[in-house]
Formats: sequence, C-alpha cells, structure tokens
Amino acid sequence: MDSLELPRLLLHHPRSSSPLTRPQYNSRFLPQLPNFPSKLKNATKYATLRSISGGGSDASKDGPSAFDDDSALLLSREIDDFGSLVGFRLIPDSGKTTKTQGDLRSDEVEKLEVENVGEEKAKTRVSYNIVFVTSEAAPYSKTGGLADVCGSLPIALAARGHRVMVISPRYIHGTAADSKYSGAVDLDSGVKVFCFGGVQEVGFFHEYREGVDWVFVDHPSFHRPGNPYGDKFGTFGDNQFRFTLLSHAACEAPLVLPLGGFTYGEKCLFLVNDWHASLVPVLLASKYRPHGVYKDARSILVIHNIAHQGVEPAITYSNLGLPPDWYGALGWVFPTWARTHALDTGEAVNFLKGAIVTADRIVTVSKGYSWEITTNEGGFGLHEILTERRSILSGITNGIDVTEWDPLSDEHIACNYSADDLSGKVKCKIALQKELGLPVRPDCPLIGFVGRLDYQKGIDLIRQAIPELMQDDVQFVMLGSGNPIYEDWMRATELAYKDQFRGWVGFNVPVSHRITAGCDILLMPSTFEPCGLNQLYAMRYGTIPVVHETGGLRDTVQTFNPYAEGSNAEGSNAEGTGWTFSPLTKESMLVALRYAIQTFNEHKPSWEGLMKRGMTRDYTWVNAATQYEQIIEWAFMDPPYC
Ligand SMILES: Nc1ncnc2c1ncn2[C@@H]1O[C@H](COP(=O)(O)OP(=O)(O)O[C@H]2O[C@H](CO)[C@@H](O)[C@H](O)[C@H]2O)[C@@H](O)[C@H]1O
Repeated sequence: MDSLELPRLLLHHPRSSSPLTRPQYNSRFLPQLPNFPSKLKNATKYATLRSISGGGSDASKDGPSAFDDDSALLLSREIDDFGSLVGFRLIPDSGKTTKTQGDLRSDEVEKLEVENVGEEKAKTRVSYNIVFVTSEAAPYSKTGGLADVCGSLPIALAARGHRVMVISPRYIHGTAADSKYSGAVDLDSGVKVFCFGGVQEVGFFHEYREGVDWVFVDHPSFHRPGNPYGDKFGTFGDNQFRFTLLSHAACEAPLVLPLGGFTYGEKCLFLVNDWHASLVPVLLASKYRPHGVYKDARSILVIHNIAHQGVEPAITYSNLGLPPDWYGALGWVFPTWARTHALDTGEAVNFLKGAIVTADRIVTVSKGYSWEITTNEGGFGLHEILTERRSILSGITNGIDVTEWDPLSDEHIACNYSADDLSGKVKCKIALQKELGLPVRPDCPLIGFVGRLDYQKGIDLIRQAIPELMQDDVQFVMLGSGNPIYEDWMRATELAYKDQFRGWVGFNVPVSHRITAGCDILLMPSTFEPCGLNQLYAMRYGTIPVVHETGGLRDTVQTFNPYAEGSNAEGSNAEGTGWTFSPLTKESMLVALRYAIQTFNEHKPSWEGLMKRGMTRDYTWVNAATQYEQIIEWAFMDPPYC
C-alpha cells in the first residue's frame, strides 16, 4: 500500500491562488515530530499545477446578498479565484450599525458592534467557515453528550453569522431510526481515500437545516446493525478504519462540495471532536500543507472525554494514509504496568494524542475539566503533553438545546410547566410513576439517573448505596444501557425492590425527557465528568441535581445554602441549585442525597426556590458560542501550529 499517494481530488480542485509555499513549522513542535517526509517535499509538480490558474483576486464580485433570518443581517459573499466561498462580509441592518463596515475580510479579525434595539449590545465578529467533524450529531446519530453538542453548537454558531458544516458518518442500522437521514440528498460527488492498503470510495449526503450544512459521509462500513461504535457483541473491530475514513473525507469535503453553490474552500476552521476526528489536524499538517493546501486553515480539538483515545497497535500506523515520517505525532508508548506481557513493548498509535500535538488550539467542555486533564489523575496518560500545550488549552462549558429541552413545550412529557407555573411538574411525576408501574405517590421523593452504564458514570457507587437507600422512603428510577454487568444488576434490583426501584435498560430519548421532568432529584455520581449535560437538563426542568464534585459538575451545580445572606424561613434569597459531594464515596453521596430528601420533605419553600433558581438560569449556547468565537479568533491570529 502506498500511503503517500496524493489524493486525486487535491489535483482536481486547486484552491490556492498563491504559489506553493513551505508551510510554517513551529519550532515548539520539532522535538515531537520528524522532518518533512522527503517524498512529499519533492512533489513540486503538483504545486505547478495548482498555481497555473492563480490570478488576481476579485473578492465579492457577486455583490451582497441578504439572508432571511430574523436579524436580517446583510452578508456579502467573499469568493476566491476558484469560486470557493471564503467568507462573508457582515453588513448590519440599517439603523443598527454603530461602526461603518470598512474593508473587512473574513480572515481579518475585526469586531463589529451591532446594537439590538432595546436589548444589550451584542458583539458580532466577522464570520468564519467552520467545519465540525464528529462521530455523532443529534438528531441523526446519538449515543451520548457528544451528539447533543455537535447537534446544537453548530446551529448556535450559524445563527451568529458563521458558515457551518457538520461532517459525520451516515450510519444505516436497518432500523426505523435510519429515516432521520431521509432529508439528506446524495451529492453524487464521492472521493477516493487511500488508506488501509487500498482505495476506498466514500460518498457524501447533504441536508441544509437550521442554517447548517449537515454532511454525511457514506461508506458500506457505516451500514450495519448496532450503534455508531458497536453492537450486542461489543465494540466493532474496524473502528480505526471507519474513523480514518471519516477524517480523510472531512478534509476533502470543504474542497470539493459546492454546498449552496460554493465550496467552503481552504480558509476554514476545523473543529474536531474527540479521537474519532483526531486525524484531521495531522492530515492538514502532513498531507495537505506540504502542497500549499490548507495553509490558511486552522484546527481546534475539542475533548469531550479523554478516557477514549483511539489507541491501536503501532503496526496499524501504515494503514492510516499518513506519511511514514509523521509516526511521531501518533506514536505512543504504554507505561510498563499497562503492558500485557514481558515481550510487549507497549508501542501503539494514539489518535487523540495526534490531535493534541498538531491542533492549533485545544478546548475541553468545562473549565474544571481543562485543568483536570493536565493532572496525573485526570489525564489518562496524556497529562504531560497537555501540560506542555497548556497555553492554548481552554475550557468552555457546554450549553444545551433549550428548544429540545424546554418543559414549557416538551412534547415527550405528560404536562408542560414553567418556573412561573410549576403545577405541571407533579403531573409529570404521577404520569412517570404510572408508566413505570411504581406506586403513585406524589409526596415520595423520586430520584432519577440517566446515562451510559459505564465506569465513568459512577454506577458502582449506586450499586453499593442502593441497599441502604432503599431503607428510606424513596423511589429510584434508572435509564441506561452499556456494560451488561450493570444492565443485569438493574434488572435484578428491580425484582428485589418492586415498589421502589425501576431499571429501564435501553436508549430511549423520550423516556429520558420524562424522567428528567418527573423526578424530584437527579443523581450523578460520576467518577469524572468533562461537562455533563443531564444536570443541566435537570435544572432546567426543576429537578434538583445531586452530583459528585468533579469537572463540569463542579462548575455547573452550586450547593444549596439556606443561610445565604438575607435568606429567611421561606427560602427567599437562599443560594444554590443542588448538592455536590466529595469525596467519591457511598457515605458522602448518601449524606448529600439525604440533605436533598430532607429538604424536599420538610422545607417546601426552600425546595421551590431551588427549582426556580435552576429553571431560570441561562443554558443557551450563546455564551459558549461567543467563547468559541474568541478561540477561533486566536487560532487565526497565530500561524498554523505545524
Ligand atoms: N439510555 C439513554 N437513553 C436516552 N438518552 C440517554 C441515555 N443515556 C444517555 N443519554 C443521553 O445522552 C446524553 C449524555 O450526555 P452527558 O453529557 O451526560 O454524557 P456523555 O458521557 O455521553 O458525554 C461526554 O460528552 C459530553 C458533551 O461534551 C460531556 O458533557 C460529558 O461530560 C462527556 O462525558 C444526554 O443527552 C442523555 O440524556
């Protein structure tokens, strides 16, 4: 197999008007990576091909066009010599401008103040072409929080004037859920990917929805029963292959797909999520920039969960379609204690590590977690290289999709309600108790858990605590799937505590909404939690979170303080939205839970205050999207990291 074979489309779609220039290497990176692969260094004939059609730039020759969103901002398209849309000029609605437009270009980061009449001033920056690469994106595919984020953050960024594409696989599982892709049309413009000893043809499907280009990579390996990563027999053995395809296809898509008539072009920002997309920054540096392609692109790695790194034997490196000289980017050696036998050298390739050492910026999904992953305990072996890159590591707390998760309009729940009128919440509780076959008792504290049945989520602690907790007058419902040992335990516990415990094994989004609305308390004893979304959903639904004080849980849940300054017996002016506990022990978890139970039973005004404080907090993506814009801006200020 020739992993160095140049991508066919790279030749067919010359995008750069400038002659081939050597990419700028960052000396900070040199100790980690080898020099340029010699074979690629000599590939100048392609540079000649690329530069033939270079001419004078005549940006914005198509003139302004109007986008019909509510804000009615005028955007003039900025087009490069090859018809690629490289950016927009943002022209505020007349009467709202506080500063003249001038000659802004998409790559010149300038701020434009747009004053919303009667509202606070919103800062809108010049737009970027943003390409999300992810293994899952709701509502099309979802196994966890990654899908939620990649299903809603792109929409929030698009609403702020950016051109946004999300690239994920087109999973066909042979179930009714496949219809979620029915709105996506075949673009009929496949690309060839050179990897794993051969040529793979991948296709692209596309749907334009809510201002975002949803692009689905199509390949037979994404068509099989199960979920995105595995089936009832376990994790798929070819995931490295499948997500290598995704990354290669994602690098080609902005160059070759004329979405809405224009490609995204080279001047884009790749926002790559977790290990599944982690080859993208490595490919940009090793395969594209040596040919002058993507020299103006930047990449941001978003770490949602560092426990999953995409580690495979070192020998698989030659399958990945990367130049041999770049082994150092992915090369990884297990510590001695983690090796399986005496002759095991521990050598491996680690996808996530590849992105950590090549991406221009790194973001995690909460501030707390961005610190934790630089520690020995939280870095899962990557803390040292993350510490080296601490200066470009940031934490941005996730928002949530407040349209999908809105108790006032949620179609999945029995009765809608809001902070102004909480009466519907108890109806949701009664309906949930009926649905689960639990005794219908609105006065009995109902505790819920929703999540993957995984070590991360602290299921072991729940298992230890259940015999003791079931002595109290409480009901407990769990929804989750994952580790079969935990699934069996849930079934057995349900049999043991028929009037108190229900364990729903499976993945069911409507039921997760009903549990979030119907419970009084949501328990999250996660061993670690990069951000956590369920506690945010819970607070928005007036369900009080009791969480382990870690990562994003610590950042987002404030412990109830009934004695805050100015508070009284009715609970007014008290502070907090839930309870956090530490250390991660059964005892401390039970103490926190019992505080919550006691407050629910005996201090109704305080409980209502807790509910209302949680329900009225701002969970929208606006804040996070603004912070992502800042990081993107910084990424473009610096030269490519490598
Ligand atoms: N059985 C089931 N049925 C229905 N829905 C279910 C379900 N099990 C889980 N879900 C849903 O999946 C999502 C889980 O999101 P989380 O953020 O809590 O965890 P996850 O570990 O997957 O995400 C990782 O990425 C996210 C996003 O960055 C981080 O918040 C998080 O800390 C990190 O571990 C929620 O929407 C939840 O309702």
